[in-house]
Amino acid sequence: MTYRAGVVGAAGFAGIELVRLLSRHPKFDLAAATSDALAGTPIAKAYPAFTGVTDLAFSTHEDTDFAAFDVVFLAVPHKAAMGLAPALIEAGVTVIDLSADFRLKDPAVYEQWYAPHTATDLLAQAAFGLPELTGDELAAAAARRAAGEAVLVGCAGCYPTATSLAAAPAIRAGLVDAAAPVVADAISGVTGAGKKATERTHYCFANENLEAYGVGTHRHTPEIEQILGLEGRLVFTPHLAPLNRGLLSTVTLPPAPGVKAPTTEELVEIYRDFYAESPLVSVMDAGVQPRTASVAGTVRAQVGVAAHPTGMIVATGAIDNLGKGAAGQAVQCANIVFGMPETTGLEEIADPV
Ligand SMILES: NC(=O)C1=CN([C@@H]2O[C@H](COP(=O)(O)OP(=O)(O)OC[C@H]3O[C@@H](n4cnc5c(N)ncnc54)[C@H](OP(=O)(O)O)[C@@H]3O)[C@@H](O)[C@H]2O)C=CC1
Ligand SMILES: CC(=O)N[C@@H](CCC(=O)OP(=O)(O)O)C(=O)O
Repeated sequence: MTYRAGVVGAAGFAGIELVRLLSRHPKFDLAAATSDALAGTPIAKAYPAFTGVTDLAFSTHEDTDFAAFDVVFLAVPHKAAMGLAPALIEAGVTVIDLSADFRLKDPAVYEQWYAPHTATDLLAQAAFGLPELTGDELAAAAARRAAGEAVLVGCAGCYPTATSLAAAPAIRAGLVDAAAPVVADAISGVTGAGKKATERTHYCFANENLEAYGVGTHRHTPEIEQILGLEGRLVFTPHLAPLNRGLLSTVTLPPAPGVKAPTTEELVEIYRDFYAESPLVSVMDAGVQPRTASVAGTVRAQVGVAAHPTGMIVATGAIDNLGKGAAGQAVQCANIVFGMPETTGLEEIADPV
């Protein structure tokens, strides 16, 4: 059995990565890909990598009838997704949203960081899509879908994914001070900013440059705090790096008072136990650090952890912002919701050199 799948916003960076993954997925049959700007244009004309792969052309999102679809992936900007999701759910179509619109559980927090939420009923029933950390929510959504309900998944953002995968095992093991700040310094490739170039992401400004941005104000702060239970204690600083794909987050975690400090080897063992059932997350050996190049083009994540001489725990997560940080994670969530092994169609390994 195959499932009819569509992508809205398919000409954007996350959307076209979804097209790439769905084009060779054994169970999702890509039947529509929308781009208002490129409607009528064959995907292979706009993105020559698809020459010989698909004859599908982009359609406008308004003229595409998704009523007979099993699943639609929304790869549109935040605020647009919450306008599109209700009609799809109403039509019985499961929605996997890549935007921030269905991530923050509290609509007041969404309003503080984005805008007033216009689909709070759906927000209340959305599953948070970060399978390694919210497996229960996705399993519940899978059960509801199997019973005939259309379900909604709000996939985690790129910085929150890398940061949370790095920090969660130490926090959930009770190794981190529950009253002190946690510092996350993260670096993203330029595709993280989407297809439309701005002054910050224009080649001439971004190339040969490293720069922090959104210091103390970045909208992923409440999302990471929600996942990790940090309530106002996260010092999150994102940086832009001259990479196409890749995101690295280094998290410095203060030790819990009164708890014997684990060695790096002990931390690695704790992390390996934590991710024992997570085929897409690899915990590096002691002394080995995650590399963005080693996960580029894949849905894999690498996590490293070390005991610092100060007593701090330093944990690092590397992902491809378009892979585990966006489209790949969305397909992973869809696999789970449709009752398939989570790695279905996602077994790619990175270019080794
Ligand atoms: N880039 C990344 O690394 C990550 C992105 N995301 C999220 O994925 C989503 C897409 O991001 P990204 O691909 O980077 O963005 P892009 O700007 O590259 O692409 C967005 C696409 O959505 C289409 N679009 C814009 N507004 C609407 C609308 N109102 N209705 C329908 N389609 C619309 C666009 O135009 P058109 O239809 O004309 O082609 C465009 O092709 C965002 O919510 C982003 O936050 C999440 C994690 C990481
Ligand atoms: C490099 C860069 O600009 N990155 C984007 C985040 C990436 C993204 O699309 O955000 P979501 O994960 O919330 O969807 C930013 O800082 O706003």
